[in-house]
Amino acid sequence: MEVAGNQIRVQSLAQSGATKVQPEYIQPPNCRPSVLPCPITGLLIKVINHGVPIQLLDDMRRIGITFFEDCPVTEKLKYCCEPNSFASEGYGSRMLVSSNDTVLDWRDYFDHHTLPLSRRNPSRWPNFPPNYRDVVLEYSDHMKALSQRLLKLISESLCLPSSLIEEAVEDFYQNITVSYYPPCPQPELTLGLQAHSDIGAITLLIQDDVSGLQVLKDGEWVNINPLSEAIVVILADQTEIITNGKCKSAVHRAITNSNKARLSVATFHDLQRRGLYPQLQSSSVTLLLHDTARLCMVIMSHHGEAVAWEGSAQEALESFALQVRYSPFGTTSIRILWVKMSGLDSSLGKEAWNCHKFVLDY
Ligand SMILES: O=C(O)CCC(=O)C(=O)O
Ligand SMILES: [Fe+2]
Repeated sequence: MEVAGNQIRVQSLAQSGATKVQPEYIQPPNCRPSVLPCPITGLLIKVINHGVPIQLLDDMRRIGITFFEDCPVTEKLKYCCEPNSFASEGYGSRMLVSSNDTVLDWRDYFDHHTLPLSRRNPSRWPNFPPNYRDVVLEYSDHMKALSQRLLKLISESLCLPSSLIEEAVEDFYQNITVSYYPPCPQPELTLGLQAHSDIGAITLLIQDDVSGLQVLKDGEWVNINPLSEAIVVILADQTEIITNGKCKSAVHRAITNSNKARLSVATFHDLQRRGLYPQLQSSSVTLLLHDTARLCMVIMSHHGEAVAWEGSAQEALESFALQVRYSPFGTTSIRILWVKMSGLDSSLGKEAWNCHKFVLDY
């Protein structure tokens, strides 16, 4: 069995022949695939005339599947990500699962840090198959160019200067995550990836020919069926913030099936992170927001305490609860969350809040 530290890879569980999933993969009843969700609508678009060579999309899928399915276990484990560090690069299974979550995703992944160049170190990526690293490098460049074009179009469609979002985002942080969802003996009890919105500005996703991605639209989980030449555009939390809520981030998830493994490649473009954040530098944040009138500021440590805020303590704590529910934060030290409040009713969750979240740093 593939064991990394004390972590087990989902692929090994799937291959063990078990007819039932282990209890830690069983979702609570209200999160299982058949349950109707609460209504929130975010933005997810499929683009086909994107200008990225179809051959490159195919190559990216091919190297991903080859790594997961044909690379010897011992080789794969050489690229293990740090089990206790949030979003560390490499081969792992628990990216969206925070340390106090008890339910695990039915997914293995390989996460690559691709931009800015200072984070990029291809020697930490697989070289099986032999063109793996070259394909990731070329893919990274194309995804960056496409995300810049899309952010310009989004700005223009909101009657804003075309460079507004891009400038707000500054230099992209780009991560490419190849997700591998092995067949699951009990797909009705599990999720490949729990419901979430992405934390960055824009995510570009391709998938193989197996369905599994779902987006929340008008209160229903809608399947985003695979189309080999299409790139799925998922607007993420930072774009929601920068556009002051005009573009909502899309809540999405991945379900599993019992027959066929599924592969997707998500390229995340996030706001620049500046390492640890010793002091408040609120001016740089305020610039990104059109309407700062009713902002509440919260600083949180990775253990979840609200360290400081403007606005009431109740608001600060409530906004933290929101963050835990919807964003995949892990273990690095401090993050700063800005929340614009109106009509606060914590019992109803995000949909009742008109609430924008923004992670400046962590
Ligand atoms: O596999 C998918 O279709 C979804 C992946 C995803 O949402 C993510 O990695 O954030
Ligand atoms: Fe996602």
